[in-house]
Amino acid sequence: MSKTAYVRTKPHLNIGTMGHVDHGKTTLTAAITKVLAERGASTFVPFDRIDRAPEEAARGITINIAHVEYETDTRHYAHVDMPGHADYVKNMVTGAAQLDGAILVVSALDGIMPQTAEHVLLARQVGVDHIVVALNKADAVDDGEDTVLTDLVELEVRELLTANGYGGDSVPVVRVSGLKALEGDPRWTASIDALLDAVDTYVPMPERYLDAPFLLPVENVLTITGRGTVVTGAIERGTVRVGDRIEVLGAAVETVVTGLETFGKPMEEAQAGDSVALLLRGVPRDAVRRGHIVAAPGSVVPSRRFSAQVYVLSAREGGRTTAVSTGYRPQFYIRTADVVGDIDLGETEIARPGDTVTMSVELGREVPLEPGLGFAIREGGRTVGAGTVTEVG
Ligand SMILES: Nc1nc2c(ncn2[C@@H]2O[C@H](COP(=O)(O)OP(=O)(O)OP(=O)(O)O)[C@@H](O)[C@H]2O)c(=O)[nH]1
Ligand SMILES: [Mg+2]
Repeated sequence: MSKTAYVRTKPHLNIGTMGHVDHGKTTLTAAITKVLAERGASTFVPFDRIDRAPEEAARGITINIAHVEYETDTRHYAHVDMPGHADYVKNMVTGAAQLDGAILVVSALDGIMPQTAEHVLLARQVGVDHIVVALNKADAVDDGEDTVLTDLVELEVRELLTANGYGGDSVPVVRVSGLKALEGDPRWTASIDALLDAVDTYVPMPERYLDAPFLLPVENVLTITGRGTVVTGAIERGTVRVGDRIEVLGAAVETVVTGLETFGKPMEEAQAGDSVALLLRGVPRDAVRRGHIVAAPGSVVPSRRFSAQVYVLSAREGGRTTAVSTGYRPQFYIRTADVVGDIDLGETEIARPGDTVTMSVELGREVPLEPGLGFAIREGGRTVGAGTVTEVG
């Protein structure tokens, strides 16, 4: 193999686009790669490559999140483009769990829509601390009175962010056109530069837990013919090197890492925050699944019971119209795992849409849990709650 090794020259951050269906997330993602490719350090990824991850087309595996990489002058980014449709929110949840910052895409033509609000809420819940707003399609509302409308949309977005604890007054809101930038219109490629500058300066470099034992939630599993089984995902904490022993929780497998790559480039050592593919020795393809955890052997003890604080989404946010009560059995989306769980609301007994409640949960199987871990609760294709683990056991 003569692949060029990954060289870590700049700090690495994970970022992503989120927002309502059709507001232009994928177009903007393509535009960002195009503008940066012209600056020199990145590769242009066209719209149809992002909208359809090759694995998805070729293998029929549901990936639903496309990863691209790019570099600004000061940073290396892995960017996930999150689908807007409500059915795919679970992917946003699991992808967002690893985001250091997000670009909220809001169409200046349409303003805030239900999934805009839902995504902001979920981002808060899974611990995304910094959002930059791309007020997209600004080309289509460019003249005269229409800037008044755009000003109103901006105001509305800032209010939404403030209501969700993001300090909407200080969040950068950049008027862009992904579509016109993709077409090479200089006015709008400049808008993408401005957006990237806002991301570079507003989203701080997060603290990485490099000294903690290695942990990676499995996002996807692939087979490389003749080489073996590969798991992919973003490293939550610690570091990993080729030759390290690891265990796969959920699969009860202990083995050795025999290969390590990021975006197709081999690396010697990967660290917290990196999106990687790990080649595992002697592991059958069907032994490992999305939702399993790869970790340093013996470093985590999975559990089934926990207490949590949970916000029950209102109908306006895409949630339920009726209350939930003890005995309710929805799906819990924890890291990349999707596990059924029984809830016990104790003396509160019922939780109405819009309420924040404490609950005890007993999961259908053990997963690694810890206080502060965010999760989503889903039922029949929609998100009904967003919570944080307060106590394990
Ligand atoms: N006028 C204008 N149209 C745009 C712009 N960006 C995207 N569009 C159009 O809006 C539509 C949706 O764009 P996408 O990029 O697919 O939107 P998305 O948010 O990724 O959509 P989903 O992934 O389905 O949620 C397409 O027809 C785009 O051409 C823009 O800046 N200006
Ligand atoms: Mg899209």
